This record gives sequence, C-alpha cells and structure tokens, in this order.
Amino acid sequence: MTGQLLERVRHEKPLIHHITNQVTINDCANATLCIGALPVMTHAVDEVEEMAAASNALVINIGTPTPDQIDAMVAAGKKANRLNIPVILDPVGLGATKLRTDTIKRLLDNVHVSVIKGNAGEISILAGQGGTVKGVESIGQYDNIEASCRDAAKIYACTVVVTGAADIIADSSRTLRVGNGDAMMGRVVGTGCMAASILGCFAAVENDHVQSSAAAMACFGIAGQLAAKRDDVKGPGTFKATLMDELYNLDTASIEQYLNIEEVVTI
Ligand SMILES: Nc1ncnc2c1ncn2[C@@H]1O[C@H](COP(=O)(O)OP(=O)(O)O)[C@@H](O)[C@H]1O
Ligand SMILES: Cc1ncsc1CCOP(=O)(O)O
Ligand SMILES: [Mg+2]
Repeated sequence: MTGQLLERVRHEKPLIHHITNQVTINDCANATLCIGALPVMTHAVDEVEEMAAASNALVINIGTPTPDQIDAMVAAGKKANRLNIPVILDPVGLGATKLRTDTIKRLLDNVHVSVIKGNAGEISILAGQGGTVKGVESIGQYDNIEASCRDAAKIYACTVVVTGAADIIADSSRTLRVGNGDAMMGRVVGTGCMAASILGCFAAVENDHVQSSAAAMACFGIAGQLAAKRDDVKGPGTFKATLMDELYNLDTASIEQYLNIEEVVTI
C-alpha cells in the first residue's frame, strides 16, 4: 500500500499549494519535488483562491504568520473546501503566542481540514489537554499523546498526526503508529514542515487520510533512516541535503525492508 501510494504520487505529480513560513519554505518546496509531486508556494490574497483551485492539496503552515497571510489562508482554505481539495494544517508554535492561538481558532472555525499535523505540545493543546510550546518546540512529557491525538481527531472531525520518535496517526475510529524515522530528523530545522508537505502529496492521491498519512510519514521516516546510515553524512548539514537525496531515490525495495506501521488497539 505505502509503495503503491508513492508510485501514485510520482505518476500523478499532484500540485501542492503551500501557504507557509519564511524559514523552511524552500525545504518544503524541495521535499515536495523530491518525493515526486509539484510544489507551489504563494500567499498573495489576490491569487490564492485561483491557485488553490488549480491544486490537488493545500498545505497551510502558520510558522511566521502575518495578517495578510492569515487572510490568504482562510480564503484559500474555503476555496479548497468548496472544490473538495484536501487541506493539511500545520499549527506551528500553537500555544506560544495569542496570535497563533487566535489564528488556529479562526482557521478551524472557517475551514474544514483533512489532516492536522503537529508536535506533541501543539496537538495536546488542540485536544484541550494543555501543553507547552517554546517558540516552535514542544516542551515536556506527554504520556497520553495517543489519546490526545484521537481526541483532537474527534473534535475537528479529521485525521490528526503527532510527530515524534514515533508518529501517531488517528481519526475517530483508527489509530496507527509509524516507527520509521531517525533522531537526526529532530536536529535540523524544517523536518516538521517537510512532513506536512509530504502529507499533502499523499493526501492528494488517496482519500483515506489515515492511510495516506501513514504512508507519507513512513516514506519520510524511511528516507531519514537511509540518510542517517550514509557514510558521507557527518552531521545536521549533510544529513539535511542527504534526506532530500533519499526522498528522491526512495524505492519499493527500501520501503518493504524498513516499513514500520502498526495499528494501535484501543479499548
Ligand atoms: N527521535 C526521533 N526518531 C525518529 N524520528 C524522528 C525523531 N524526531 C523527529 N523525528 C521525525 O522528524 C519529523 C519531524 O518531527 P518533529 O521533530 O516532532 O517535528 P517538529 O519539527 O514540528 O517539532 C517527523 O517525521 C518525525 O517522525
Ligand atoms: C524555527 C521556526 N520559526 C518559525 S517557523 C520555524 C520552522 C519550524 O520548522 P520545523 O518545525 O519543521 O522544524
Ligand atoms: Mg523541528
């Protein structure tokens, strides 16, 4: 399934419209292209509805929010909803400032999102269970994060992905755990944002967003594992460049060898 979905991304080359932050915008564009889809990054209020309509998924990331950009996110999200184009939301830094809290509330009140992806702190806050986010980093221990992931999925009627050493993916009825990835992925800025881009690529080709999200996180994680093993990777700098190479070179054989997706049984 995961390998087939990757092949569909490469065959269909979905256009992934991003309205995203200034820090990792180039990383997201490259990760999208390397996995086999097409990125476009634009946030001008005057064109986002037209661009969203031409796209196969919309990724909204609030990493560096400005008033105009937030208006553009709402306009593009509403247009995507009218056309049944999946919307991925990355609530970067939710809880760190009032602007981020207000922005996520406005987005979720106005736009139906298909997938929300965040770190443990961000998702725990969304689930109403509180959390600490320092800048964009999740701080603290979240022992009930699988339950928080499910709660957030029920509240917002969507699929929720929590990233970490293992990624948790839930909707109202299923929970999956993806064990792929490497600790080096937490040592470079941008892997969380890139994960949202890859989630968009897979959501564009598969309507079951628990399946598409599990495949996306597994592929991204396997690329990270392969990059971390390479002799020419000496630290975060070479790791990040090599991660792009491994996304580009990822094949079915590596997916079959490394795939680590399990269903979490809940009572
Ligand atoms: N210790 C780890 N082991 C395996 N994968 C990791 C680890 N830390 C982060 N990742 C991976 O890195 C990506 C970004 O996750 P994370 O660091 O939690 O996001 P953020 O940058 O938003 O805080 C995800 O694909 C996640 O699976
Ligand atoms: C550092 C920073 N500040 C605002 S957005 C951003 C990038 C966050 O990147 P990621 O969460 O993907 O590591
Ligand atoms: Mg990070």
